[in-house]
Amino acid sequence: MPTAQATDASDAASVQPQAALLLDKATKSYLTPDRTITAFQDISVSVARSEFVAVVGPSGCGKSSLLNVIAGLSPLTSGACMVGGELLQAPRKDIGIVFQSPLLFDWRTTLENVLLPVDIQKLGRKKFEPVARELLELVGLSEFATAYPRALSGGMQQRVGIARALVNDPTILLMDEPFGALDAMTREHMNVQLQRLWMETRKTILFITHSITEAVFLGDRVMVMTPRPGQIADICRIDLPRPRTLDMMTDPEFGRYVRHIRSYFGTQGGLD
Ligand SMILES: Nc1ncnc2c1ncn2[C@@H]1O[C@H](COP(=O)(O)OP(=O)(O)OP(=O)(O)O)[C@@H](O)[C@H]1O
Repeated sequence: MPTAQATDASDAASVQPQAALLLDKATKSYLTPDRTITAFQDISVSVARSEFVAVVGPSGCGKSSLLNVIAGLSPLTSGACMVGGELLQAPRKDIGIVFQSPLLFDWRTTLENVLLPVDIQKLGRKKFEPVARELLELVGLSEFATAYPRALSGGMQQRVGIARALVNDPTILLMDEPFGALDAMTREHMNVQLQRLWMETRKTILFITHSITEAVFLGDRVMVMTPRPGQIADICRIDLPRPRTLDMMTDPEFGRYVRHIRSYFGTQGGLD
């Protein structure tokens, strides 16, 4: 049976002092010339090390805003964000980001695209090239190390983006609808591959998606957000064994989780 538990940050902080990520009454508002838009409000949640948390919510409820805050790209209006026990104040090297579009450079090979953060941070290609090659192996692209992005499919390009986000060994991986632009079959395949990659690397992952099925398939927990200003409607623990298989999606237990989460969005959905 699906179990639902809303997590209070102060409790979570005392229970999990080693939390990889902690949001405490986090609120984000944007000041526009004519009004203030509050994207999300009073979000309190603790994410444990190596945990996979999926986030679902209606369009415009502040999911990307939340991810940008955790990436250190945009400050909170009030509340706090702690990463590895430290107050987040700027972008951190131990946080990797994967966006919906992989944003690869056409003139760089697959290997060179994976090495982009290394070049930007001047970490030294010599040391990191073996790491990049290992990651390409992990995402199943070792044969394409010298290929250019135009020779890769959408799913392959997204895997390059994932390898690039992992190249300097971040502890947290933020993923903003990484498979949203892919066809259904490629997306399912990517879900299986991402689960495998996560089980091998044990990164802490925060994964934003519009797909409830994807969230249930991947998440240890699924955080459900209300319409804007986004608040936590529920945090649902997914007690399904791993590795999860695509066949499990037709299991009654899987369906119960999906229905439970969908119940927050009414008959019209609000999610795709
Ligand atoms: N830079 C900004 N300036 C002003 N308003 C913004 C800005 N960024 C986002 N917003 C507003 O904040 C709200 C939340 O946007 P956000 O992109 O975080 O939602 P989302 O849940 O990721 O949406 P979607 O699922 O459609 O991608 C929206 O109303 C959006 O218009």
